[in-house]
Amino acid sequence: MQAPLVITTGEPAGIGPELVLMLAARQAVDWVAIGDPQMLRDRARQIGLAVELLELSPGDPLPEPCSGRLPVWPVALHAECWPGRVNAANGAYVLELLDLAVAACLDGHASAMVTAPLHKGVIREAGNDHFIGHTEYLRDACGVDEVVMMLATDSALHGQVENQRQALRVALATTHLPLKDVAAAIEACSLERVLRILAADLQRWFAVTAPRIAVCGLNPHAGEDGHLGREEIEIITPVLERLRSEGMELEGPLPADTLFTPRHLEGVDAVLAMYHDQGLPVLKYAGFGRAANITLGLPLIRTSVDHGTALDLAGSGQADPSSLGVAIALAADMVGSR
Ligand SMILES: NC(=O)c1ccc[n+]([C@@H]2O[C@H](COP(=O)([O-])OP(=O)(O)OC[C@H]3O[C@@H](n4cnc5c(N)ncnc54)[C@H](O)[C@@H]3O)[C@@H](O)[C@H]2O)c1
Ligand SMILES: N[C@H](C(=O)O)[C@H](O)COP(=O)(O)O
Repeated sequence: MQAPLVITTGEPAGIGPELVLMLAARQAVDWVAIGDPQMLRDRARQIGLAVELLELSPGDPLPEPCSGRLPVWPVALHAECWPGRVNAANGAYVLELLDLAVAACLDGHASAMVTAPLHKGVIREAGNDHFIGHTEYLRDACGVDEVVMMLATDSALHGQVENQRQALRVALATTHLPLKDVAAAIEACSLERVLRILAADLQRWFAVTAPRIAVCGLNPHAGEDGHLGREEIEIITPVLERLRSEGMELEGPLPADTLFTPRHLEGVDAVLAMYHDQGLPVLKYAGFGRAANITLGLPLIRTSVDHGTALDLAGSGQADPSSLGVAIALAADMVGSR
């Protein structure tokens, strides 16, 4: 019997719980949510969904899927919760959801984990000063040195490339850090590790036999021959040359403003952006709501939504669950190809 996929319901005051409930109301689900059952029942009532919760423990078999029923591994909230109003007292609860999912993936009680959004600031306010995001938390929880955040639009995931502008995979050389710290974080050894993980996981999970990766420069016009910054000359180009000599297909460093145009993206399997807001606005413009976030380089399968906690929509029932659906479908595909 295949272990189920698990979905962490994320920040309880955000839209994560209701997105999970919306999917369970619409379709027969063959996965398990992790979260507080009473909070999920309350949220279902608030948004007018009839969803019955079935409380299970890791290792319990899943019943026959049926729409309107949500299997749940229970984890209790630490404090009361109202949609749209974050409470740092529940920060530890959000991390407990992740810890249970990681343990289950590593001990075989889960086949993969999909994460609904959490609120990074609230986890920090709860006293976890070193918390950065799911990506970095999972890296540390799994004891690996480097992971890579990659977001991909649905059309790039499933090979239905109808429009080159919308079929995109964008990976990041650096993840969640203040813009003022980005340049110092572009280091040869981590850039090399990121490119190796990206190429290996494109082969492993996305059936790309010889990945072609386009690499952005850090500075405007890729540094303008050193007149607008020297990271391209001193760090990025030497790394790319070294990896090319091993046979990797790498382009760049290219000016990021024109890299994301159909001509430059033709035949490119993934773009490596140097920082969060160099790459993700383009990806989200191309496919917000139809994209998923994948953490590459982990010893487990983790996918996530392409959006955050949307506190402005929480409890309204107006949030779009499509990206969660894409993230679940992708995780299931990855489990199938493992
Ligand atoms: N995977 C994750 O855990 C994840 C991803 C991104 C952001 N975040 C966190 O979420 C919090 C809020 O971040 P933000 O405000 O930058 O981004 P956000 O994605 O929460 O919201 C940005 C805008 O998009 C809208 N939106 C988001 N998801 C939507 C959906 N499913 N349907 C319809 N509209 C939607 C929101 O209403 C808002 O107008 C932050 O703490 C951030 O770190 C978490
Ligand atoms: N960078 C992601 C995005 O903008 O969608 C997001 O913040 C999620 O990051 P984690 O999965 O590491 O929490």
